[in-house]
Amino acid sequence: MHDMEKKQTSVEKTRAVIEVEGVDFCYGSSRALKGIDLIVPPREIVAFIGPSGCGKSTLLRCFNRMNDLVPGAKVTKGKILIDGTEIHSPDVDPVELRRRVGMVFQKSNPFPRSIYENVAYGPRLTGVVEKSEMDGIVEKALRGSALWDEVKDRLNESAFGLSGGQQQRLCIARAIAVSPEILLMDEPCSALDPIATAKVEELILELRKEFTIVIVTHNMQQATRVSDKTAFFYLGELVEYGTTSAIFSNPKKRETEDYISGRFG
Ligand SMILES: Nc1ncnc2c1ncn2[C@@H]1O[C@H](COP(=O)(O)OP(=O)(O)OP(=O)(O)O)[C@@H](O)[C@H]1O
Repeated sequence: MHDMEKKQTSVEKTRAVIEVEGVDFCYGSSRALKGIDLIVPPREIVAFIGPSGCGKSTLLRCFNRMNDLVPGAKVTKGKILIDGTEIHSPDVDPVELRRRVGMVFQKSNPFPRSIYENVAYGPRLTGVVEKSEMDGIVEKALRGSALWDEVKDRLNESAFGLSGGQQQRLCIARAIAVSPEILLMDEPCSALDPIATAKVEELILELRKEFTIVIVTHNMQQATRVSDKTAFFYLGELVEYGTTSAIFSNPKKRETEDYISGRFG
């Protein structure tokens, strides 16, 4: 590799995809996030951990403005930038933002349609009409979510005929079919058995080659298995953020240590 190429790669690597600067978030008069500062680098997996109600999902849902759908809920202070653009600025279209910042939920939620149609839904909304092009997109997304071999002979069957783990991978296929840059995952394995969880975790590590991923998890082992960085939240504050190995082997704050060692939460 030439020096110039090397330099460009390292610049790309250090450029943040998500920058959170001094963010406060309120549900009506109740403040759920307090002064959050956080940077998510490209193509890394960042895990959000912390006891129930500490604000992990709230922050995650800020990144694609899903919280806009909750009456009275809003960022009251600070900025959230994605690729350098403040996501609340008037020229940001929330629908386009949600295409760029995809989401996978705790409980798989396929549509009551065929496997094929579940994946084709998003690309169709973005204007794909050609059958051959759509077939290619559906196959790529299903391969990308490690589901193709299991479903290629039953694409027109109902998505509800799949197992829980397969349905979750179908939801991941649906999310990646519109080529997002970022994938948000809110406890994506909490409804899965250990075997399905292992498959989804393997998939998450594979997806890291192409996407930047933020995952909320209550499973400490999962955070250590899949993430590059870990953010520990407590009572609406970001207590500690660092590489996953540092957070788990050498936490700097007492609350972090207590939480990861199971003393509370
Ligand atoms: N739609 C809502 N309306 C009002 N308050 C909310 C709403 N959603 C969350 N909250 C409150 O905001 C705070 C943070 O909740 P959030 O769901 O972000 O926490 P969490 O860390 O993701 O919790 P869990 O691990 O249980 O999912 C909590 O006090 C919660 O009660």
